Amino acid sequence: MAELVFFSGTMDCGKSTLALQMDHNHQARGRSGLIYTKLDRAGTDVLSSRLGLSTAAHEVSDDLDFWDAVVEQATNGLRVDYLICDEVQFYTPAQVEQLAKLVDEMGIDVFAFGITADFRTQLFPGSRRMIELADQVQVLQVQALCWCGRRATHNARVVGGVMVVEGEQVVVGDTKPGSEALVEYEVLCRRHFMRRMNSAAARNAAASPDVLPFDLDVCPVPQL
Ligand SMILES: Nc1ncnc2c1ncn2[C@@H]1O[C@H](COP(=O)(O)OP(=O)(O)O)[C@@H](O)[C@H]1O
Ligand SMILES: Cc1cn([C@H]2C[C@H](O)[C@@H](COP(=O)(O)O)O2)c(=O)[nH]c1=O
Repeated sequence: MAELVFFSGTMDCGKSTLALQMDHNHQARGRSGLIYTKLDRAGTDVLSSRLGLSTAAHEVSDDLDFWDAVVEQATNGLRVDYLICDEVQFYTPAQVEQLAKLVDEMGIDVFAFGITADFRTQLFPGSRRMIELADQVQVLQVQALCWCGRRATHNARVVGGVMVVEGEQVVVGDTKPGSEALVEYEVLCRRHFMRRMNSAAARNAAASPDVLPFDLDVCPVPQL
């Protein structure tokens, strides 16, 4: 039975890597799939993983209709057994509905990958619809970690070293510390997200004479 599965997790937890692995495993067993992504950090028409692997992919634009796209492939004689859909948080809710329809009406497996919430902890519209419609929502087993060592559950946006909670929902960026980009991201545990304490803020606080000692027990100095 075909399924709509949403693999979710924070940034940098291995979603794109898993997407590539799933495509590889299904292909290896003779299944035929289509790969989609949107706004991958590596550019257009590519699905990339921080592990260094990447593959060609169809870029999803807001006006793409997945149903029409798959029908067109089938009309051209291409068998479609499954779809790999990365960065699904950026898809429109209507596109997520089209994916569900492909599962139900055409028996095509859809494996979708994405973050659920933005830097303000608000669900992306595409992810919300995925959670509402998916047969399964799987949280990735590989855990990204907060600087304190706890499991990271939130994606913080950092501008000039400072965590921000206002701005455009969509700004493509990476979690690599010290990059030249104006906007970067850092995954944090909820406690440190709520305190707006990213690793740079924690380092500054640890160096400040104003910080009470018990705070340092809860927030060890980040070793980054
Ligand atoms: N140099 C490395 N050695 C081993 N694993 C790495 C390395 N760089 C990145 N990774 C792994 O890749 C993961 C990020 O993979 P990626 O698929 O790009 O994440 P996502 O799509 O969820 O943002 C990291 O959590 C880490 O497990
Ligand atoms: C939190 C957050 C993230 N983004 C962007 C940043 C990246 O380009 C992608 C996530 O990619 P990953 O493969 O999961 O690392 O989403 C954004 O636009 N807005 C946000 O709030």
